[in-house]
Amino acid sequence: MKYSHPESLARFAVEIRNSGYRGLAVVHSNRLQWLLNTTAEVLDGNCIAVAPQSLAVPRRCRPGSPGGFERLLGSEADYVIIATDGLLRPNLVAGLAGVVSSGGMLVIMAPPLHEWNPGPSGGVGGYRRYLLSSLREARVLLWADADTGEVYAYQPPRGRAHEWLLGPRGYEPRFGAPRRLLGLAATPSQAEALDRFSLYLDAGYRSFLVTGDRGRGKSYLLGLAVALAVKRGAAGEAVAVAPSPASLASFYKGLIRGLRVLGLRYRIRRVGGDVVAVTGPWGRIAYAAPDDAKPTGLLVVDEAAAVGVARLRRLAWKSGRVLAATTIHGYEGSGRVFQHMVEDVLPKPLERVELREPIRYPPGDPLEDWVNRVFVLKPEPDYPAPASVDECRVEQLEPRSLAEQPEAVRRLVQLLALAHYRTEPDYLLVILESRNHILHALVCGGSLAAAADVALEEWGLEEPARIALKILWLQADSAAKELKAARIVRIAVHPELQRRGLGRKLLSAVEDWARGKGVDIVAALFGRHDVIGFWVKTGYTLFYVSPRYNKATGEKNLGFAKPLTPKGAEVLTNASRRARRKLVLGAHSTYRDLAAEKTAILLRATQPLHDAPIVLEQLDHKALNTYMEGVVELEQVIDSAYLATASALLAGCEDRLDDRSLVALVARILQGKPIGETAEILGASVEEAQALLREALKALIGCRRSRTQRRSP
Ligand SMILES: CC(=O)SCCNC(=O)CCNC(=O)[C@H](O)C(C)(C)COP(=O)(O)OP(=O)(O)OC[C@H]1O[C@@H](n2cnc3c(N)ncnc32)[C@H](O)[C@@H]1OP(=O)(O)O
Ligand SMILES: Nc1ncnc2c1ncn2[C@@H]1O[C@H](COP(=O)(O)OP(=O)(O)OP(=O)(O)O)[C@@H](O)[C@H]1O
Repeated sequence: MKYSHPESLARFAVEIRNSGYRGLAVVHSNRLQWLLNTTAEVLDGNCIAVAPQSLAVPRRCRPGSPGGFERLLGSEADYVIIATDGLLRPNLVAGLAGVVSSGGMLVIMAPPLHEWNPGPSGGVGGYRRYLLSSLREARVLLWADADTGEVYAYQPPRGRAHEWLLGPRGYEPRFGAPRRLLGLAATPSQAEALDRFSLYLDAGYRSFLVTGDRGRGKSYLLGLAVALAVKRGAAGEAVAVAPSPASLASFYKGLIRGLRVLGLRYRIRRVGGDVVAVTGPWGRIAYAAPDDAKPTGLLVVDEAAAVGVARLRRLAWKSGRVLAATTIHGYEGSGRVFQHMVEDVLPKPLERVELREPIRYPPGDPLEDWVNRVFVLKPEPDYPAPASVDECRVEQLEPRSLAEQPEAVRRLVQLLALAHYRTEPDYLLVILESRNHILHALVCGGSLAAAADVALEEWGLEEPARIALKILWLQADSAAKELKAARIVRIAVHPELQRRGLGRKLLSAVEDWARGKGVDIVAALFGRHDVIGFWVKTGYTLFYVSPRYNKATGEKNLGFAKPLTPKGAEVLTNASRRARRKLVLGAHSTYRDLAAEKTAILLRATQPLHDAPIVLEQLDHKALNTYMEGVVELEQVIDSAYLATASALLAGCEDRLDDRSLVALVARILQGKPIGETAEILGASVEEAQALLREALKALIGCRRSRTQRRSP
């Protein structure tokens, strides 16, 4: 078969249209402008074309730029054309594929195959290999060269998506949602979710979370739900938070249709064509950007990932009710890790619903399957764990040869996705193209059990490729500039094999490998506080606690490291002392919102200072003695108690205290929490907490006078 442009492409489009499914076409040519113009002419339907500035998008298609494609994600088109003269970012393909509607096609236009590099310039070329070897996995595909007529692959659609009809398909209400509103649902799971929302309103729940992959009708459902809230008098002055008014288009569509069928009066306010508020005698549903949003009676968050966990927590806790949606699998790459974080921060009681069926195209759609596989949009390990972990070995994987085995790449991404709240498709570029990232795999019985993504850092590299060194430098001194570091970007063990020593085994193999490369220090920066214990148990020292919250995770990022050389040890000791100073002296301000239990754990993971910069006067000793003897209460000598605690904890005296005593001192004296709250944290009565504090201070004061030795990191 010979490819003749544009007729062959037009024929393929008709085949796809008749099937009701969606397909992929990849066409190469030296004449991209001609390819773009002729394609736009023959495709029958609406189109979006994303192209670099050097190409003019034909008038027939809605234009978009590779850097601004996110603006197009709420829309829909029969044909989405991506024209590129080189780079084809995974995020771009995965994101725009979701915009193609049923019976439509994603068309990629690129330079001739032999000269096309879809990866970034300066990369090692692994992504090109990976993408090209993955293309044939598309079940509906036309891949050809328009200049030579050569066809690389032709896989027409098989069968037709007959039974696929939009609607609630016989869903019977169980929880009291009005039938006429349920009739607007596009899928049974959307109808059920709406029905459950009715129960939520009646039961007085605080939060309602809608989860689902892209294009499942989450935003539209939020709109229908808010219409129901209006009907029940529960909306008032509601706020809908999203990155832009355009991204709320589907929400407002659902809201307006819902209000209409419920017979409620409304007025629409638009700015630049986008709806920004719907008002009525019942109140108002207004758009707010994430930075401007204020807590309110009913808070609607259209995409939690766009708002971030920290901001979501702040807004949600002060709002009456929260209605939020989060994309589990989509190009946003939020994933299950993020979903659990969102669930954690939303006020309880919480009702959660999942929308399953796609709306823009039928279930089992070949394009969706291909995008999910190739760009690993379902990043949870779906392969069985090795049956035995007796015979394992660690391998370093070279990106170019790794790229030849697409399945291996996907397993690695699935595993490494566990170590991060968000894994975007672009992460493929990091592991397949970076010169300074090396993947380490722990393979047991031929199967992948654990993996680590390790970046080699040197001062000469551009940021962010030397982020650990930069923080060490800021925390310690210029000696950090002389170091070579290995940063564990991500490390993860198959979920079925965790806590069996494999993480430790892999980490120690990475350290050995790093030693061989002349590395001075191995570091890890992360925002997942549930794994602090792993780093402490494997001998890592804390050298950094971010003063700010990570917007996405809502946690303060931490830095842990282990030195491999004396030079590394010296820098780490200095940086870690700095971290201790900040934790102790900033406990009442910057770090006051860290739980006292966590501050206590982190303190134990830092290095003590030789000479604590706090001197107690004779008067302080006298005051403390009267407190120890029970003559006065802590509150009467709080100034001296603060100086004594800070000074002793700077010097590393916490090793004289058990965990509860340390937590008590941190909460009451360093953080300044009231005694009642301190007692609550300890799970003790106020009297018990007071006694514990007195004993703890007694132990510290003795230590402060005698301590001189230093720990080795
Ligand atoms: C830079 C980053 O990537 S941070 C993110 C880390 N990765 C993740 O969160 C992904 C999900 N988690 C995992 O994949 C794994 O649990 C890892 C990588 C954190 C640890 O690997 P595992 O094989 O489970 O740990 P391993 O069994 O080797 O444990 C070593 C020690 O750490 C302790 N430990 C491990 N995980 C934890 C934890 N979450 N909390 C407290 N202690 C822990 C173990 O008890 C053990 O201590 P012990 O030897 O005194 O008994
Ligand atoms: N019940 C419905 N009736 C009519 N159209 C609907 C309905 N539900 C969703 N849609 C349409 O289906 C498309 C996808 O819905 P929506 O935008 O709500 O999905 P989403 O899950 O928020 O995903 P995405 O992030 O991909 O937009 C939109 O064009 C929306 O207008």
